[in-house]
Amino acid sequence: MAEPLRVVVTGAAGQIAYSLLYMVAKGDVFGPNQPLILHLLDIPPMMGVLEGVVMELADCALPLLHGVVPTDDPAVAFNNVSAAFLVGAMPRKQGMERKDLLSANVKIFKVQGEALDKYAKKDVKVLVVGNPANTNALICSRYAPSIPRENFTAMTRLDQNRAQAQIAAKINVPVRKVSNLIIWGNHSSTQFPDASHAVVEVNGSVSSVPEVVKDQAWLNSVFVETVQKRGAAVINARKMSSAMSAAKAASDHMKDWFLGTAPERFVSMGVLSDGSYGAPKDVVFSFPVTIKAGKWEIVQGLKISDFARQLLDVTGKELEEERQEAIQIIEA
Ligand SMILES: NC(=O)C1=CN([C@@H]2O[C@H](COP(=O)(O)OP(=O)(O)OC[C@H]3O[C@@H](n4cnc5c(N)ncnc54)[C@H](O)[C@@H]3O)[C@@H](O)[C@H]2O)C=CC1
Ligand SMILES: O=C([O-])CC(=O)C(=O)O
Repeated sequence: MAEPLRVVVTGAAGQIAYSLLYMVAKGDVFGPNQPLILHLLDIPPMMGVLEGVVMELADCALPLLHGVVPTDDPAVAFNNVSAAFLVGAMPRKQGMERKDLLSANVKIFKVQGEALDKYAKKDVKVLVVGNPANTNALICSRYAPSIPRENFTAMTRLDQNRAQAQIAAKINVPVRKVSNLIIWGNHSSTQFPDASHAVVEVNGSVSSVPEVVKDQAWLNSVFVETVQKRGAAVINARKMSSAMSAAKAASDHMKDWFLGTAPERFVSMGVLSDGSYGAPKDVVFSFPVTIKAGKWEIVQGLKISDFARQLLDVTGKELEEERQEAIQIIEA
């Protein structure tokens, strides 16, 4: 059997981690033959709760779980890790936008960037979940100069999964039949969920989603807005933000990053922008990517309509504004 892989989950005593830890520890992410040592980071007041999580992980009797390291010390949490789920951060409440969390959360990602730089493996793959995820990932990478910047990503997979579920429901097919939905830009209400390159398998043959949906007005309005506002709809209903679905999306993101995407399929990830599709450079922008041997690559050459161009520009501008605000907060 392989050597155990060290994986850190921050915010380990919180809501998302409560679902995520089980998914990771039972092999959903790194595969059924990869033993794991889980490093669990939270803040000092949460150590009692974290102890309960550690007890439950033990009580799951999971064969792949070779060790658990609960801690409030980033030096211990990030030591020698190959994968990092950065979940720990304040969630938004009803009526807030995700960017309202910048002042509360961005400093966490400076500190954790520095700790990753010092203690993690140099090829660590980092997924930022804590909001505002794109800008937190950008800041984290800036404070970890010894780790390649492409190793820092932000989660828009929950938005992709939401988009996939909306399309599957609209055309009444199982969700697994729908793929290649794209989330462009920021994990915020300016994101652009784009179904124009998506495909659906019907009776063994693959068709374009817009051709099957046959309702461009719906795709440009109700569909886009439903996905953009889904996080807020869950908060309104649950009085707490999405957790089970966020954990599933984090698992999907890291699994594809480690194990690769299927042929002809792409997924969306917030990655450091190289300016593809006219997006601003040096922000973490969600693009469609394919992944092979642990390396993501932005899918090139997709046609961008005038409608899409407008929405891409809006979300890119928001990311530039968030970057500026984040730098001001950190330097204050
Ligand atoms: N990117 C995405 O799609 C999504 C992102 N989120 C975000 O994920 C974050 C976590 O959400 P929940 O688990 O629901 O929140 P939660 O409040 O249940 O848990 C957060 C945990 O992080 C811990 N924490 C705070 N500061 C920390 C630090 N410096 N180091 C380590 N741990 C720290 C807290 O003590 C708490 O246990 C929020 O920012 C939320 O907005 C939530 C859903 C989807
Ligand atoms: O909406 C929120 O604040 C939590 C989140 O990121 C999501 O559910 O997509």
